[in-house]
Amino acid sequence: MQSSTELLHYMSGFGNEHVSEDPRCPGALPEGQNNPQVCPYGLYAEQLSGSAFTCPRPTNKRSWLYRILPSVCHKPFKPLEEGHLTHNWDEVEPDPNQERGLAPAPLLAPNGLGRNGIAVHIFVCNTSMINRCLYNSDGDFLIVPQQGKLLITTEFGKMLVEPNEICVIQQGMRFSVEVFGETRGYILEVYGAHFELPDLGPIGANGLANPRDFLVPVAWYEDRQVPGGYTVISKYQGKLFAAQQDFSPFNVVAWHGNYTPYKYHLEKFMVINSVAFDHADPSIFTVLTAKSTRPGVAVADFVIFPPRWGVANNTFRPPYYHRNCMSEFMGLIKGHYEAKEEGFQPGGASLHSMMTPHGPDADCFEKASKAKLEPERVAEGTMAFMFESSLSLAVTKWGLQTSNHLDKNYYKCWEPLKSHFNPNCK
Ligand SMILES: O=C(O)Cc1cc(O)ccc1O
Ligand SMILES: [Fe+2]
Repeated sequence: MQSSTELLHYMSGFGNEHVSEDPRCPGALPEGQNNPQVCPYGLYAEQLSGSAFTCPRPTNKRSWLYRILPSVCHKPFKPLEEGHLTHNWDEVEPDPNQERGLAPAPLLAPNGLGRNGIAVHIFVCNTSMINRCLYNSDGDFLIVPQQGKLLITTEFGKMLVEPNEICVIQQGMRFSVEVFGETRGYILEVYGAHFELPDLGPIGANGLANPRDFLVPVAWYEDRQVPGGYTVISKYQGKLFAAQQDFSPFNVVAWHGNYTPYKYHLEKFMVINSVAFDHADPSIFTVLTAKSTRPGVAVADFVIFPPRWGVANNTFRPPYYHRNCMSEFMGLIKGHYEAKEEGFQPGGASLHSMMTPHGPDADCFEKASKAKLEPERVAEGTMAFMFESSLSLAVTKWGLQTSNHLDKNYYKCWEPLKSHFNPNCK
């Protein structure tokens, strides 16, 4: 088994066409074609399609994998016990209230499993996957570790993903996770769209998450026999299925293509903020977006609230009070969230559903209304994030059953807000 201290290599760039060969087998990539009659080193060629064959070039995604045995060599899939995983969107009565979970957060918010939807999962684990891998037939996983690092072996190679980094494992990619103690995090699952970098509009050609800071693993293979003992798990139509095979699926000696897993360090985000007056909308903090077919409307945005300077004059600097036609699921990787110093804990979560009013707690409002407006560091040492979706989210039965974790007093953080209205004083 690989130790986490081993130095891993990556290739850089978002959505690039990459080529990679395990250095133990130079020349493993066929030259000038994808399907030679016989592949170098006697490998099998296998295409992994991440888009319809006929998608326009900018959205066309596929990779060619050259592997010791093809993925098709497995026994039939059988249903697997799936614990609290569910895609039943109507298990519990809808509830438009502001919801906040204390760590460990129990909120789980799936949406329909058509080709347009999302789910939010919370994971907690302390045991590595041994001779087991998973692939998601339904959609893509954006994984946000909050505690403990993840050493993720994929068909494309290995990635070490630590808190304050994120990774994306796209539809169909097999992966296995090694952990090093108590480990926790969040997963945004998106069906029907892959993540893209947001358009920058008038910002120009650079900024926010820069393409070169996305890292892609390099080819790594093991030729390991596990007679009857390797379990491949597929998440398919919201359920889990397991198939046995006799060998490790991480047998890809070389690959090329633009459909890969990748990771990104949130500290690399080039932050833009208001430098005159007013609070800019949080879309300025979008790291990745999964677009819907409606222009400007995301199935899901991954948004962060990174450390930055706050310099706006004559401005209430924290988030404004608002009601949003989008659903806002928030998590906290470390530190405090600027709009709520208390109650929102690292590893916790909050859900402000479509049109549910929310904003800074009373304490934050009082402080920020009186604060001397000097340049100051905001969110230093912290990292909060938001999964924002144009789709409605529902909490699952499990989320509700574990509601001893739910903060039943969340609404009270706004109760002390009092009227400052005085018709005689402008
Ligand atoms: O609700 C939140 O805390 C997230 C958020 C932050 C912000 O700066 C503006 C709008 C918004 O929804
Ligand atoms: Fe909000």
